[in-house]
This record gives sequence, structure tokens and C-alpha cells, in this order.
Amino acid sequence: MTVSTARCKNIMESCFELYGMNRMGRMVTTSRSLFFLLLLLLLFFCVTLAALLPIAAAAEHDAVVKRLQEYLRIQTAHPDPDYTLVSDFLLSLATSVGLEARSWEFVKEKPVILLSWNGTHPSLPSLLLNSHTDVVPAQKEKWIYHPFSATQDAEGNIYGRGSQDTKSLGMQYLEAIRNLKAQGFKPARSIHVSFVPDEEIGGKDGMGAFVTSREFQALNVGIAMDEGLASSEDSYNIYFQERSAWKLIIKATGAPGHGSKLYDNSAFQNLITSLQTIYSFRESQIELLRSAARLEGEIISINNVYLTAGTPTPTGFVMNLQPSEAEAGFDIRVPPSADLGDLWRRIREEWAPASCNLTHTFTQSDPQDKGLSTQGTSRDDLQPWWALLKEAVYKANRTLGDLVIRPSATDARYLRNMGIPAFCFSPMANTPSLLHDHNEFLNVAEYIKGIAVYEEIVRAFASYADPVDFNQPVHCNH
Ligand code: MET
Ligand SMILES: [Zn+2]
Ligand SMILES: [Zn+2]
Repeated sequence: MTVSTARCKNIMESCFELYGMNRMGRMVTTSRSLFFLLLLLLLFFCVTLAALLPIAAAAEHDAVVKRLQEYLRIQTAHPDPDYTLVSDFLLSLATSVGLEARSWEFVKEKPVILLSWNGTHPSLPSLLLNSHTDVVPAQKEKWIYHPFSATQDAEGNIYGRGSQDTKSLGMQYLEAIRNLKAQGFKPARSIHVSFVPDEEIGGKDGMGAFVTSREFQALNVGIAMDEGLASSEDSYNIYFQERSAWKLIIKATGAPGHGSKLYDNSAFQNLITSLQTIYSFRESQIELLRSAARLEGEIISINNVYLTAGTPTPTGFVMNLQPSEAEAGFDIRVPPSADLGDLWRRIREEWAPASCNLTHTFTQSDPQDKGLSTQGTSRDDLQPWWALLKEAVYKANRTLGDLVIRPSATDARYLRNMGIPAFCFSPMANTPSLLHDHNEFLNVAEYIKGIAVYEEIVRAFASYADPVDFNQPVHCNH
């Protein structure tokens, strides 16, 4: 036998051994061959898993997107929101996530839905995650896609009324909880996810009715999260107070007359005198913004939302008649620090003085609401939650801006008015703020990152045990 033949034989023997066979073809159970067999099996298992995992992840991703789209497709715009469909949708989601579901009509046909995950230490004050189910109307002819189609474009942007305000947030809460459950997390505090109606029309019959109920009291809410605003930058916006919304109507009366006649004290002249004073005040506030002396939540904004006057005909207006009445509607936003006495005086004496035949009324936001919404959670009330929140967002590899005053209103004002600290935070960064605008959208990747952020927040808040509230050891499932 030559050297090369001998080597060849040895190699063949090794190969047979590898497959557990000797030269006679009988099975030989050597520990080496068993090891290799197991290694092969393991390799097969890993390859199969590696092939299947992305398929499962893609299916899960699709399911997450579908749930958001389904919610966005429910028509909940005022004046005719379909709260019945929303209730059915949310109650069925509660079952799939494994949450206890309750629904109350504190006001008929305006359901408040509450989905709860009971904590291991239910005596601890609970965490409330709030969003609203209603949306503002949308002019479909001004949108690229139908505002209730929830169309996803090639870049992954999902268009829909409510995609920022606030259907995405409601779904992110539930997706985060779904994931935490899958990870085996056990909250120490109970977590309640509320879906309330009518926020966009003042919230009186929604959160307003809910916070004054016995059912709400029984929840013993210690900390709440509500809607924030998208940030066009890399860091998220976060709010701890908000401006209150006043809805002012100014009416002018004046002498009617022929369209050709020039005279003083026409209704339009009186209204325009008022508008000039208002617009010069408005300019002073814009200047504070321009010069960066104040942030948007720190100035008083006033904007016209309608103007009405004239004598209508079936095809337009009578064109040679000066009307005896003219009216303007305004949206005013008032920061908590504003001198309310001064604003009242301004309205009475400068914007709608009786001497110019002007009168004013308020709609939707009543004087009580002004008192209510100017009360904010102080920075002190927000400890330890603010520290926990910052850490949670950091853990999710995202960044958070400073705590500031939100320019527009939310239902959090009802909670703060009950003494409950509340943050307004929607995890939407690198996103233009398009709430109430045409073509409201949210990118799906940003939406999914937001779920991870809320996972960390819920984990941190629900695990936190204040020694004052609680003197037994809490199992914190970090
Ligand atoms: N969130 C809406 C807004 O700020 C409705 C608030 S009602 C006071 O306009
Ligand atoms: Zn909103
Ligand atoms: Zn809104």
C-alpha cells in the first residue's frame, strides 16, 4: 500500500466514523459521532430558526400596523363620531391583549372605555394612560389620500385623521402592554388605559364627566400620561402644563344704510376697529416668539376662526346694503402665567368696548374652564416621575426635550385639576406636527419606535414603589 492510499483510507475511515459507521457499514455509537450528529441537528435548528424569525417578525409588524389602520378607519370625526364602532374595536382588542375591560356612559352615547392590567400591589396609586377616541373633521378633497383610509405610502407614512391626534398614541399604549406581557413583565402598580370621547369639543362629557365619577376615584390614579405633540427634531416634545382655550365671539352692531353712503358707526366699521386692536396685540405676541423671548406655550395667541356679516341671497349677498350686524369668532390660548385680570380688562375695554357698539360672549370654554385649565402640575409634583421618564426614554435610545407648556389644550387639565400629576407626551420625533391639518400622517417606523419608548415608560412607572406609598418589597421586573 502506498502512502497516498493509506492516507486515503484513513480519511475514509474518519468520514465513516463521522457518520457513525465502521468500515463494515455497521452503526457505531461513539461519543464523537453523537456529538457531530447533535451539532448537525443544532445547525439545522438554527438555520430554520434564522429563516423563520424574520417571517414571524414581519407578520407581527404587519399585525401591529393593521391594528393602527383599523382604528384610523373608524370615522370618529365631529359632529358625528361613531363611538359604537370604537367601543367594539377597543373591547375586542382588550380581549386579545388580555386586559380587563370596562365601558361607562357617564353621558349617554359617549362611552369612556377603560382597559386595565391589575398590578401585583393594587394598593399602590395607579398609572393612567389616556387618549381620546374622537378626531376633528377633515376636508377629504384637500388630502392626498382619504382621511379615513389609513393609506400607507411607499415611505411608510400612514395618512389618516387621528394618526397624530391621538389614535396612534392609544394604540402605542396597548402595543407596549402587549409586548410587556409577552416578556413576562408583572406590574407592581395597576395600569389603566383610558379612551375618552369628545376631547376635541371640550371634553366636558368625556374626561370631564369621568374624573368626577366614583369609578374614577376608585382607580386611585397617581400619575397620568396624555397626548403630546409631534416634534420635527430628533428629540421628543414633552409638556407639563398647557395653555387654556377660550372661544370668544365679538358682535358689532351699527347703523344700516345704502351701499353708496359713507357714514360713521356702521357694524363693519365697529368690528374692524375691534379687529385692529386685536391684531396689534396679536402682533406683539408674535414678536415675542420671533425674538425668542418666549416659547409658544408662554404667549397669548388669538386667531380669527370665522367672520360673518351681510345679507345673504340664494346666490351670494346683497351688494348695495350695509348690514347692521357683524360678528367675529376667535380662538384664544392663555398660558398659566397670564395676568387674567389684564386679559379680561383688555377684552372689555379694548377689544369689545360698549362705546363702539361691541359686545362679547364666550362659547365652549366657560369662565370656570379658564380657572381650571390655568392650574398646572408643578415641577415638584412631577417627581419622581420626571426622573423615571427621562431614564426610560434614554433606555429606549431616544432623547427628550425640556418640560414646557403645551400650546394647545388636552384632557390632562381635568386630571391636573384633580391634583393628579400628568405629562403630555406622544412619542413622535422627526415628524412635522400636523394635528388638525390636512394630510396628517405618522411614519410607521416612528410609530414602532414609540411603542418601545412606552414599553420602557410603563415598565419604569409600574415598577416604581414610593416608600411612602408602600413599605413591602416590590418585585421590580426590570
Ligand atoms: N385639543 C383641542 C384644542 O386644543 C380641544 C381642546 S378643547 C378646550 O383645540
Ligand atoms: Zn388631541
Ligand atoms: Zn386635537
